[in-house]
Amino acid sequence: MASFVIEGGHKLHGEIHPQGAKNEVLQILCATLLTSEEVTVTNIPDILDVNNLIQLLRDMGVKVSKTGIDSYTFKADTVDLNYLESDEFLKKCSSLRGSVMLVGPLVARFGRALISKPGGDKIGRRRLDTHFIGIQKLGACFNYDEERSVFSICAKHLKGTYMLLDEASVTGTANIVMASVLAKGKTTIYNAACEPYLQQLCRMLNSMGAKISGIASNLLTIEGVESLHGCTHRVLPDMIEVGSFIGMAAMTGSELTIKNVSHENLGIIPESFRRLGIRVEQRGDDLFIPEQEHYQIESFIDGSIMTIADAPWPGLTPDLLSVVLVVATQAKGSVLIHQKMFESRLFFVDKLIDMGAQIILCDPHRAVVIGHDRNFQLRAGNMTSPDIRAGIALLIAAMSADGTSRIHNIEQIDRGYQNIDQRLNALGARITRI
Ligand SMILES: CC(=O)N[C@H]1[C@@H](OP(=O)(O)OP(=O)(O)OC[C@H]2O[C@@H](n3ccc(=O)[nH]c3=O)[C@H](O)[C@@H]2O)O[C@H](CO)[C@@H](O)[C@@H]1O
Ligand SMILES: C=C(OP(=O)(O)O)C(=O)O
Repeated sequence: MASFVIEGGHKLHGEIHPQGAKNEVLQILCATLLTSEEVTVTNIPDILDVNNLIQLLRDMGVKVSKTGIDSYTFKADTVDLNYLESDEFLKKCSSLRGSVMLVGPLVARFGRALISKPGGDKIGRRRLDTHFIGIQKLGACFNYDEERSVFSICAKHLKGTYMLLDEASVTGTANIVMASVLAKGKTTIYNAACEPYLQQLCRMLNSMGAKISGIASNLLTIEGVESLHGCTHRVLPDMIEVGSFIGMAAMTGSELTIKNVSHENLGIIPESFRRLGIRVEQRGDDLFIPEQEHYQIESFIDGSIMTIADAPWPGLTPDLLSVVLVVATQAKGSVLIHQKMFESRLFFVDKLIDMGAQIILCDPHRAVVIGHDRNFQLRAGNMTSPDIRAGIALLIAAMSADGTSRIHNIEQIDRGYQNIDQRLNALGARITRI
């Protein structure tokens, strides 16, 4: 387990470029299985989760070439379906949430898929019902081997149908879309998730010859086609990284320009930070965060205490609530952070409380933060990163703290943030990897 040693209290200054979006690229990589032709993908981040999924595709027989610093080609003309049975494949899937999206393309193209219970962050129950009910509705049969924690799915033919999803699951919608593009006839998915990740997936599939309409809405219609061809796809900037940098700039009192953010795809993210009183200026497609000694949390129009809550897109993504929470610890005023979508994503606040933050954890979903308005600097801490976004929130806290902190288990941060120590050190941070 690697660690970061962070000397707190240094301001950042300069420009930072967000990496490609982790959660988009995981979908895009799985979609390369839908054609035997070559697919080129650019702006792929060099992060653990993505590299692990690329390796998994290689192990399955996909021909993968790295053609540039962030670009790859994939050719899935031969796929070793027997490899899916191996303990090695199942073990690798179980440590990677994104691997669950191999099911849709495998069933659509080869009529068969095997997958172990996928990994990812331990942030509460993460059920897969939406995925499997959807794929079953398309005509696949489905078995769960409880002893091995393995799902097996098979289908001679998939047939389009109407379905109303029980929840707008991001990876669930991606899986069902990828299964239905090659199904016979028309599939209609209502209550579909519509994050930019999914919009990008649908655009990519259309450029491969799929017929998907309703992109960016929660009602997708997919006319099945016989086969798909190759394409070139560019991944969007990572909106969660953009939000993390906004929070980091505010909390450390730094002036920062976040370059080429694809503003139109950030949704409500900039506005959510503005509600904490943080100035976020749009300059072309960049975001400029001026140095701010103080930022004051807004109240609602009726004067009641601000609540910031997550919701499926176009609501605020749950992946940024940990960052919003940590930034609020130095704001002026109070805010209720309501994590509605996950059950165990707020427990990391204990570590912030140890550092001197004023937080009341009301229950597993709600925390009230009473900001210090910089009258008290957080104390350095010694902590372990429980999940990717708590990890970045703790890093932000440590960068603003008085003294030297340690964060262990930084593999959780590396899962989703490319060379984060080097990129932040180039802006003035003091982070050492040990
Ligand atoms: C690899 C990947 O892309 N992971 C993302 C994906 O995970 P993933 O696709 O696994 O998450 P889901 O969208 O399926 O569900 C996330 C959580 O929200 C709950 N839920 C979901 C939809 C809904 O309408 N109501 C509701 O309460 C679910 O029960 C679950 O607890 O989407 C999550 C939600 O944005 C993000 O946190 C993850 O970073
Ligand atoms: C929860 C996340 O990732 P995963 O779904 O891969 O666990 C995340 O990116 O914040």
